[in-house]
Amino acid sequence: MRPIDATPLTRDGNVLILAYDHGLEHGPVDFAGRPESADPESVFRAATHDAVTSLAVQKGVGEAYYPSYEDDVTLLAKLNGTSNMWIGEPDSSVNCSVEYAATQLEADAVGFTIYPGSNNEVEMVEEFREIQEEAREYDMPVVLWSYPRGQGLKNDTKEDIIAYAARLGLELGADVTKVKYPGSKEGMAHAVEMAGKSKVVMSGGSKRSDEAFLQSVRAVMDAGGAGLAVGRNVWQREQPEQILDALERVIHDGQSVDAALQ
Ligand SMILES: O=P(O)(O)OC[C@H]1O[C@](O)(COP(=O)(O)O)[C@@H](O)[C@@H]1O
Repeated sequence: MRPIDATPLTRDGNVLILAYDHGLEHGPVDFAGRPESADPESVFRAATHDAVTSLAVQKGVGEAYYPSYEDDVTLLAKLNGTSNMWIGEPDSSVNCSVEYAATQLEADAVGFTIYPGSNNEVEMVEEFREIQEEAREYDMPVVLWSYPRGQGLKNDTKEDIIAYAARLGLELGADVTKVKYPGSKEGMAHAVEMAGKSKVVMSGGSKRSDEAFLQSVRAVMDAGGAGLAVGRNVWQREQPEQILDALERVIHDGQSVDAALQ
């Protein structure tokens, strides 16, 4: 049996996933503030930064752009995802198989979203079971986007809910579990504790000031988190490499936000 192991996605145990599945999840509106970001080439180039430990994309973007970056970028194939035009109870269609990710995309790892609390939770978790078991056969780490959402839960980020989301990663067999920031270092520490050996990373969220964004990243690291999975807070900025320099200092070099911003 393959033991839990996120190593291919880490640098000295830390994680910085650059997420770029927004063209599917949110649509072109996310690219409006910085039109170059609609071009996947610009984000693949950003992903060659030493701070980035993998780039998460959907199958089509991987097929079209990864062949030129195979030597410089660790690819995390996001296997499911749904457009913002879907108005039903939270759900996510499976767009790529583990086998296709491994053999055709030549991806290094796979990612999958579940929406615990949705009426569709059972189906999503059963789909996750299949991809998690197949990923083990291919020796690929599995990243779980664990986003409680649905019915009475509206994108909930309360501490106990985020701790539960993190725990699901451990229970279901994720190597890395991605959760929203619960609003405090203590809340994150609780989530990290509940996730056991499953590494916990924070989901970046919508674009914020450098200072506010980096403070939350610092809090995650101080809470024992492994790092970050971030999209908009990197590639919506005019100079993605500058914030990646700062993230390298905070996540990989253990620096303070003040030092990272100098
Ligand atoms: O479901 P939400 O909250 O709209 O956000 C989904 C997006 O957030 C991410 O999980 C992280 O990206 P961001 O850092 O831009 O928030 C993406 O992978 C995904 O496309």
